[in-house]
Amino acid sequence: MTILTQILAEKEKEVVQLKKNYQPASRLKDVRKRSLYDSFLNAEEIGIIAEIKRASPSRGAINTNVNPPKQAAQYVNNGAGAISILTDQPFFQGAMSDLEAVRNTVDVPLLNKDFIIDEIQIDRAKDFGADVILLIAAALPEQRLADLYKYALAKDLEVLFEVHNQVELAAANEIGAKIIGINNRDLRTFEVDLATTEKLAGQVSDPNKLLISESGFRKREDVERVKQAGVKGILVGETMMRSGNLQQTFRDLQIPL
Ligand SMILES: O=C(O)c1ccccc1NCC(=O)[C@H](O)[C@H](O)COP(=O)(O)O
Repeated sequence: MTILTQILAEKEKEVVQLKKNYQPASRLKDVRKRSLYDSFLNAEEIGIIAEIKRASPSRGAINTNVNPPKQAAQYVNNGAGAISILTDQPFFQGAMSDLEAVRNTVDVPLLNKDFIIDEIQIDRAKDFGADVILLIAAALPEQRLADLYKYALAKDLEVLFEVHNQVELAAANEIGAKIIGINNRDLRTFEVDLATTEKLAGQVSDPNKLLISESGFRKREDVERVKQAGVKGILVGETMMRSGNLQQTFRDLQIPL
């Protein structure tokens, strides 16, 4: 059984509990919409989505003592255009309260990074302050992805539609995804290869699609590579979470388009 299958099995259980116990209700003090698409598509430099990621299946503990709102404020002060918050508990040690706390601290678009398989998780993401949700093509059949995509849009949320191969990219196009995340990490093997972005980004010719390259960014040359491939943004987790000098890390990764 792959880790992704294990994560999805846990999500099934979480959804059963949510359906029993969760009462949808907005917790937001500020309901202004923040658009990842609008802020990244025509920016003059590669946009950085900096991630709050305490731990992961592939890397174990990364930074378990992080204070999410403080970390998010530092990200924004150093130039992050958006923040991703991993809210899965069993595998990433995240929490929905992290998302809410970050929402009450910064005003850039927030991505709720989780493994969404059901509408109730989208309701919850919205209630806790997400502007963007993640749909992972590898996680669900195409029709289910299409249903969840539509549901998120109806809730006035944006969707980062994550792909890792050509079949998944075809699904993204079929569904009409405007924001496509190309994950350099194979979620089944954990292998990370920036060539994934180089290969898939070259197949997207529509300038109105916002391409984000995800995972594996360590240094400036990594960003140069995906910039050449045509992406407008990168999603960076571990490098941010382990950085002892965020100002320097952002300086290294920020490059003009
Ligand atoms: O990171 C993992 O080990 C992982 C395992 C299984 C499913 C998802 C996983 N990560 C989620 C992500 O996509 C990354 O957190 C994100 O792209 C940032 O990656 P990195 O900069 O390499 O930490």
